[in-house]
Amino acid sequence: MAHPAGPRHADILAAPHLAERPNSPAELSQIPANVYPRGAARNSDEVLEVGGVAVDELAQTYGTPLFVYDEADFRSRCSDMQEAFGPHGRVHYASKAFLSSEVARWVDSEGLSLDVCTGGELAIALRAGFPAERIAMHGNNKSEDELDYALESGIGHVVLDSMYEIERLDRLAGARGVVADVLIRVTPGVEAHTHEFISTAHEDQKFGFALAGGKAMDAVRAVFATDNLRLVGLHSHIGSQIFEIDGFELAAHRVLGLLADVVAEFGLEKTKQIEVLDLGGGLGISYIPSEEPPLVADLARSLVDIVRRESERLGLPMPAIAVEPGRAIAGPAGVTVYRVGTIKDVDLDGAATRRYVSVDGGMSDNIRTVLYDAEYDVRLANRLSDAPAVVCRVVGKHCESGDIVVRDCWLPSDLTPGDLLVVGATGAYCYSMSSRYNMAPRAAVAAVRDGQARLILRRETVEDFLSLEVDPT
Ligand SMILES: Cc1ncc(COP(=O)(O)O)c(C=O)c1O
Ligand SMILES: N[C@@H](CCCC[NH3+])C(=O)O
Repeated sequence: MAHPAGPRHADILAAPHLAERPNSPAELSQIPANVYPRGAARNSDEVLEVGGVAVDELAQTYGTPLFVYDEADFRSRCSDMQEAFGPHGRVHYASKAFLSSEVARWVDSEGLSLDVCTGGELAIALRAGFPAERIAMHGNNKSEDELDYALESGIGHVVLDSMYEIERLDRLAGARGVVADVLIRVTPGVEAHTHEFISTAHEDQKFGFALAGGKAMDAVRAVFATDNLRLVGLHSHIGSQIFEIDGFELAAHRVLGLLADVVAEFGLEKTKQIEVLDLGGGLGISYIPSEEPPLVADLARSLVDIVRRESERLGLPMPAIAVEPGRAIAGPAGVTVYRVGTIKDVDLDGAATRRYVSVDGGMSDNIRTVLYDAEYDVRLANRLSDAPAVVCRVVGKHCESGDIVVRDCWLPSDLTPGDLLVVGATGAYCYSMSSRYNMAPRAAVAAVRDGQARLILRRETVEDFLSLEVDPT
């Protein structure tokens, strides 16, 4: 069925984030370098290639929806981060953004450390042979089993998040006859300018010990009073998808302020065991071409300067600076390939029309649009089109009207069922937050590099679902 660009399509919707109408089909088919993996481009057949592999081949081999990770891109973001922080830096990849054994091996071979926040993430990391001593465990409600698994595995440190946990980990470490290295997660009261659900350092939330009111200092006293915990660092994480460096700077100043209080109460010698300041993750990425996050190098320079200056002032050796990027490493390295299934023009009030393009995934592989009002860039990937652009909404196949992948976008008016759409920057928090809603099997994940593709997570199957069923006895 033909879907011409009827005049009513044009500019119908004053969608707040809809970019200007592309000037030409050529502009509409561009692959914005700041959103897609490094080196993603159209090949001589006009098909989008990632890591040297054409997405139509990938869709043919592995099916859709499909996550595709560009290994070289992922690795280069690891090494850029490491290089930016230099000898003072300890870069932990936040595995919640996306984890599989293969990804853990990339992180390991790039020399980064790894953050996990559940026993499940730890199990994948260990399965991959990730060195336990370079793993840190987070979480506001780690179970006793998870804490004990961390101790049994000999991970580097645990980031403590509550008074209960101080007591629990001390007891569990004592029972194993070990002393566990710990960091205290501090809530520095910095309002990160990001979505409320992903902002984590204002006081009214579940993570960490607030600096305000002395809770963080109470936690320091409590850890110092244990027999089986060794306080080796302070931690703060102010939120995610942050574009302004000043939030990180303010948090660093406040955490260093706590360090000064520790010196005042416990003296210089005792405080010297606090050898790492972990300033968390949170650096933003470009989901759409108009977004430009700060440079990692600028963030690193600024944080290193603050920490150096303040620690000198306190008479302490320069602590290591840990950071925990997840999105900034995995996000731009991944894209999602969908196949268009149906296209429908829906008349709206005011005589406007909205074109709904339904793809074969949706909120089960990308909940971020619905959850955070996240924006994405989407391109027709299997061919070039010289048709004019129309405003579209890319939606999934789930039984939910909010099942939206890209709320407002421009796509060629000759889009047709069977076409492939690629959504950029889906490498972080899409697969890892995926669900089986409507018993949709989780998508497959492929890695591409130097023109070669391989599966790193197979597609879920109905047999996987059935294997969980318990028959009546
Ligand atoms: C403690 C902690 N560290 C690191 C991260 C990773 O954040 P991002 O992916 O925004 O870098 C998160 C998630 O926000 C987190 O909660
Ligand atoms: N899951 C979130 C961010 C929270 C990260 C973990 N604290 C996202 O998709 O943006």
